[in-house]
Amino acid sequence: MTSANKDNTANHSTGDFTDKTTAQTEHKPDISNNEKPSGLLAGIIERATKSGVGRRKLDPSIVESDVEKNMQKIRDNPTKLRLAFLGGGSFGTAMANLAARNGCDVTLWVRNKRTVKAMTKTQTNKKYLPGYKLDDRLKYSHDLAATVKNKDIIFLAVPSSAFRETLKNIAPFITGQSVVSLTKGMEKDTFALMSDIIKDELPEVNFGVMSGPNLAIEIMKNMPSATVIASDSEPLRHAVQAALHSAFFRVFASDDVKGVELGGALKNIYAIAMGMAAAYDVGENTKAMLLTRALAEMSRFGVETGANPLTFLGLSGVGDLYATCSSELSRNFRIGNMLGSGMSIDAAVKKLGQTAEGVNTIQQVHEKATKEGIYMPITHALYAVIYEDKAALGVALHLMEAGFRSDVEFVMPHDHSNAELTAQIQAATSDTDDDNATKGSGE
Ligand SMILES: NC(=O)C1=CN([C@@H]2O[C@H](COP(=O)(O)OP(=O)(O)OC[C@H]3O[C@@H](n4cnc5c(N)ncnc54)[C@H](OP(=O)(O)O)[C@@H]3O)[C@@H](O)[C@H]2O)C=CC1
Ligand SMILES: O=C(CO)COP(=O)(O)O
Repeated sequence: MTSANKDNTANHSTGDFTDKTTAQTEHKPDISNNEKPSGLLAGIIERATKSGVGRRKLDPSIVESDVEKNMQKIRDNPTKLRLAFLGGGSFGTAMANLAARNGCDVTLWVRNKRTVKAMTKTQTNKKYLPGYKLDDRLKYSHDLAATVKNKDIIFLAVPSSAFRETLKNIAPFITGQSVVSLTKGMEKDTFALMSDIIKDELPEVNFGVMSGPNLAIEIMKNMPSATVIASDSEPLRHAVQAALHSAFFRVFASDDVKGVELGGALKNIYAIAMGMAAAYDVGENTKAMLLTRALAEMSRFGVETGANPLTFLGLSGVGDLYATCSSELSRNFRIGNMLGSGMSIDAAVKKLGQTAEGVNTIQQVHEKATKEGIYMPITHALYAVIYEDKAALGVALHLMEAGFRSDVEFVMPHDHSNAELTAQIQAATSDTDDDNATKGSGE
């Protein structure tokens, strides 16, 4: 990271959003002549000043003054935020379009040269967002180096399978830029989240992750939506809020990077389960049970892997879980629906022709949970149906038979001494014809 900043303002000319607020104790802001900020700015300042409470002590007047200066720079140009979005699929395009519409200087990098030409000419993304006109200030490029050089923030919206490779490719051109992941998945075989990969490949970089209920098509339709930017860097959080926040799109902040990222990755598993359940035409009670037990699984997994369980109550947890579990716009939901209609996983993935991160995430989480003994019955059941060719109905019935559990484990922890009683009841009540099903562990 560059250390050219002389004050603790996010420095747009160098792209340095490193948090320097704690190091600048001598700073004496003059806010006497400032007008009281209103609207978007007031919200940003409010969050900035509140975010220090109970953790790191910040001087609200310093934050207020610096955020004001920072926002003024953005409003006044010529130092408006310079942003790169990498990945020309539906989400990279939708987010780049939002930022361009907000007046940021935005370049969208797309790997296919012909697609770049076509997008420049038509100002549409014909393959992934057909029919939606993009902002005419949005620029497109096939040149990765030129796209990321001299930018303030680089947003990555490539599939998780391409995330590490993309970071390796931009590494030689990183000077002071910050990096934000928009990708919702896990790396195959390593179980790395995108923030882990950023730390591996670009250890010096200032980074964040953004996740929330953000179906790209709804965003293109200007349907009100909200998301979460999670980062340890306060200036980066504010810069992302300033870049993307609009009347249609609210950007909330968090410093639980792992929790926000896990919410976005794990919900894809349950969107597949819900798509499958929808194919079986289940009732609303069943959907509610599935959704709520999915949330229990997500937060249990989160706690075991270092996230704050309360984060799963926010937009990146229950918010995104709800959106993707209830909409056919979700590609993961559609994969589940095709599976439920009798299609094989390979055929469903081929037919979709777009990214569905859950297909890989199920395998990663199944493996990790099995290895670490984390109770994830829905994930294991889904794995059994998709990858071990078990009958979905049999698996679902056995899920219903799985032991006596507490509702919210953070309120009343699960009582493991129930195991024996559970086993006896299961033995007495279960159908003996279970050859073709997998039993969810009662514990
Ligand atoms: N769509 C959505 O509503 C949302 C998606 N996300 C997340 O964003 C990420 C991207 O998804 P999304 O935009 O929907 O995906 P899409 O399937 O719409 O598009 C994928 C894009 O990535 C490109 N790509 C694939 N492989 C590579 C590679 N090796 N190097 C560079 N580019 C590559 C594709 O290029 P090509 O066309 O040439 O194959 C295409 O432009 C996912 O993790 C997803 O979970 C997050 C929130 C919402
Ligand atoms: O993450 C998403 C919405 O928040 C998009 O979900 P899908 O990847 O299932 O389409």
